[in-house]
Amino acid sequence: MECRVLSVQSHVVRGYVGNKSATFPLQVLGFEVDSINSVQFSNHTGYAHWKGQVLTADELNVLYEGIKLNNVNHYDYVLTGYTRDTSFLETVVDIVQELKRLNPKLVYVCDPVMGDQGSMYVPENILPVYRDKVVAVADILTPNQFEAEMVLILTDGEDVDEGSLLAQVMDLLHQMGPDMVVLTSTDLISPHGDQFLVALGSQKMVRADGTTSTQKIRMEMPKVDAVFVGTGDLFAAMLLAWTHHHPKDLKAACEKTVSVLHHVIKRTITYANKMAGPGKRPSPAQLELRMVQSKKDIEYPAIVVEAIVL
Ligand SMILES: Nc1ncnc2c1ncn2[C@@H]1O[C@H](COP(=O)(O)OP(=O)(O)O)[C@@H](O)[C@H]1O
Ligand SMILES: Cc1ncc(COP(=O)(O)O)c(CN)c1O
Repeated sequence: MECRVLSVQSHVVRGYVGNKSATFPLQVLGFEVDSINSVQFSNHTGYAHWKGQVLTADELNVLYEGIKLNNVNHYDYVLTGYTRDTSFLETVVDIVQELKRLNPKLVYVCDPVMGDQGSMYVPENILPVYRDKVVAVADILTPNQFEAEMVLILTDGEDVDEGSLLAQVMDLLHQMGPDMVVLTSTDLISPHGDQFLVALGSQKMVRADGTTSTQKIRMEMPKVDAVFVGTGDLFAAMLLAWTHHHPKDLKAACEKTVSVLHHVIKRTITYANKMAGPGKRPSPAQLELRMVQSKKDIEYPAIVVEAIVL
């Protein structure tokens, strides 16, 4: 049976973020991907220059209307990422709600892309829309630590840099709606040292007697000393794919997701360093993700990152 994803994310002419980062790996893994480009930019916003257009809420409605008129508005998943416009995001919520009415089993995977390391890279007025409207309809949420703190109106990382507190953060996010929460990157220090990046995951489970519990995991990946863009988008797409195959096994889904990320990042940094030359830091263009080259690469990642059940 085909599995169809509606992916509402950015498009870039050059490079790999948003839909350019999510679509191909999902297709390789057998998913049908219908993409709506929330923006069309020359390149991601980490370059010295970027130009392009932003899709308005009205334009989004027109595209959805066309899909609907042809009665092909039936989706198994919705995946959303980079959005700059509040009314656009509100329209996304309306569309998700309508699609959920048509398919009550639809899973909405939301990457609330807002910023990182204490600063926003989209307009600040998008935050209340995520907090008050989007999170409630999301089934899977993939914020980084900064985005999770913003949604919960926590002021800064100082109060929550312990694992147990971040576990509470994930529980608070569960209470707002999503059954699965993955903090894709945190400020936690790994027991293996500061050369590792720590991510956390939590999944709500319903016991046989109807009561709920959560399973929580920690993932540690070797940290590469470079800034990658599009990795959050690839993460959310791969989490969608691997939770589809392991719906009740957070550990397995996250291990496969993170292994793909690690694999792509290793290939990217190797290439970027070669392009930059000895002793030079690679430019944003050189650090564009090296996308998977064969199906085997992402189905059976050579590197397996193991998650720890907490
Ligand atoms: N510098 C890095 N070194 C190693 N892995 C990284 C690095 N940056 C990102 N990643 C990988 O990408 C994933 C997504 O992280 P990140 O890009 O921080 O998400 P977001 O874009 O949502 O902030 C991480 O879980 C990790 O697997
Ligand atoms: C156009 C665009 N799309 C998406 C992203 C998100 O990238 P990431 O996956 O690293 O969060 C960015 C980052 N600024 C961007 O500029």
